[in-house]
Amino acid sequence: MTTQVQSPAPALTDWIPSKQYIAGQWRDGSSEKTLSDKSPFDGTELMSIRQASREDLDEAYTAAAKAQLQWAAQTPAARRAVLERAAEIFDERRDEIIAWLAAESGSTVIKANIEVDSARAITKESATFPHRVSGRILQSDVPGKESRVYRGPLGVVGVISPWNFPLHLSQRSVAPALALGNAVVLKPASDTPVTGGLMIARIFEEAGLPAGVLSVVVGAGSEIGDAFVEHPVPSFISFTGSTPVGKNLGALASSGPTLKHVALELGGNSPFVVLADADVDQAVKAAIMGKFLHQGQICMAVNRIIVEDAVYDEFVEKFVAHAKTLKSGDPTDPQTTVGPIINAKQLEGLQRKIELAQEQGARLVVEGETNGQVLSPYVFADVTKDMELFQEEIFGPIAGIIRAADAEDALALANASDLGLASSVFTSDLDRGVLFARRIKAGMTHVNDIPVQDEAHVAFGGEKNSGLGRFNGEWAIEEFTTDHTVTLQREPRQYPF
Ligand SMILES: NC(=O)C1=CN([C@@H]2O[C@H](COP(=O)(O)OP(=O)(O)OC[C@H]3O[C@@H](n4cnc5c(N)ncnc54)[C@H](O)[C@@H]3O)[C@@H](O)[C@H]2O)C=CC1
Ligand SMILES: O=C(O)c1ccc(O)c(O)c1
Repeated sequence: MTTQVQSPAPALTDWIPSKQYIAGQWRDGSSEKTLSDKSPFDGTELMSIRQASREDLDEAYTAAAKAQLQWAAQTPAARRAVLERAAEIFDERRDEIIAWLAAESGSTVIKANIEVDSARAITKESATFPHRVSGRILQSDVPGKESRVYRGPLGVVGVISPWNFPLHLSQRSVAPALALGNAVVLKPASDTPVTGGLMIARIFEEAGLPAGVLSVVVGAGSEIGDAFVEHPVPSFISFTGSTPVGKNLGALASSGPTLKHVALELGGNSPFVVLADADVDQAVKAAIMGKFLHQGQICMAVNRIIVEDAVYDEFVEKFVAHAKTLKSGDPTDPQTTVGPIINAKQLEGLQRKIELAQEQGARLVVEGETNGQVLSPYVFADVTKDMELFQEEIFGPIAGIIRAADAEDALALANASDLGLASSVFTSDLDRGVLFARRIKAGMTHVNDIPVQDEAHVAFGGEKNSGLGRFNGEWAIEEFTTDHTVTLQREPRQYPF
């Protein structure tokens, strides 16, 4: 179901307070700093909020530790009911959520609908988790002993999310963690405090989640970031964001005063391989969608289009023709494919990438333009693996097309990155496609489809510097619970001394 953005968009503030959500209370943060939450498309101020301080963060974690005990003790049915109600609220407030995603994150109508569907799906999937957790009873070689392995919640989970799919990338950690009996403190990205956090707080508050089980602290990564990880309460940190920040956070989680588990979902550099026997027309359509959805600001986005020589010229010609038809501009216009870049810093970085690609000799075949925060598509052909456009994550509406001599060369090019999140391969021979896919060093490879894929019951995650751990389904149950082995000695055990 695709929901259009109402015009004018529904009132954006009568549902969500311009406050922190700490220990069940909506209140101002106590930092000196105030965050002005603005639309990336036209700069309209959507909300102004006093940022959270380290003291606010401590209050959130302390309340979470206390509330978690009662929450974990609730029956699975009681926890399932809260998650089911939250999913219903996604349906009831769909228009408002879509409007907020368009206004705050520059999401087009197409992308906002995909995101709401994804966040709702992981909420529904998480509602099944309370009844899916099981332990094990094991026989022992010690006479009279029985060994039991109980699987239960971790305790308090800290979640840090990025600005690109803010609602879903928070919810895919928050919902499983809550469903499995944990409490959560969530820090959204500063560009998306509402869709990345406060909206989720409001949904769970309405769904009946007990006070303190979820807190949302809106604060600068520079002010509370390290403290968020080092605080003694959380036993697990789920981070989604850039590889540099993620690797630093992972180091902090193991070097700080108390050791913590981490789940790191980091950067991507997705290869999109088109083999000589591919359906080129279908491959072009997929490459366009996988490259330009959300202006390319997706960790799974097509980053390197690697085309076997035999079909290279045909692919370039058809890709260029399709790219030129894309509409850039107002994300609330249903016809818009390419909306605004999230902030000036990201836009400047993309403009630098364009300059560097030309300096390094890539052939410009579609020349876009900058209009405010909107960057219309740029396409470069004849990209080589020594170019920055090949080596680095683009995270914008810039496409690079690389020629491969043959299938083996295409595979080598696909694996020529320290990142390994998502990937695609197009071929008319499905068995060949699966064999090729399994030789790509990545967490996920899609045969004859875009690399931007995420189903709530299917493992999601990366290899190499794209992260640690997996999300969704059974993999989320594993991530957000832990084992406690208990043995039972039914008769006195004899010891040698
Ligand atoms: N693998 C995945 O599933 C995803 C990866 N990403 C990656 O994230 C990047 C873009 O998102 P951004 O928000 O710009 O990434 P970022 O790494 O700058 O920020 C991500 C989050 O970390 C917070 N943060 C920043 N410094 C911190 C610190 N010192 N301590 C604690 N938290 C800190 C930010 O406030 C934000 O909430 C891209 O590299 C993209 O590939 C984005 C979405 C999903
Ligand atoms: O990393 C991302 O950008 C991203 C986007 C959408 C998803 O469903 C997801 O799991 C990750």
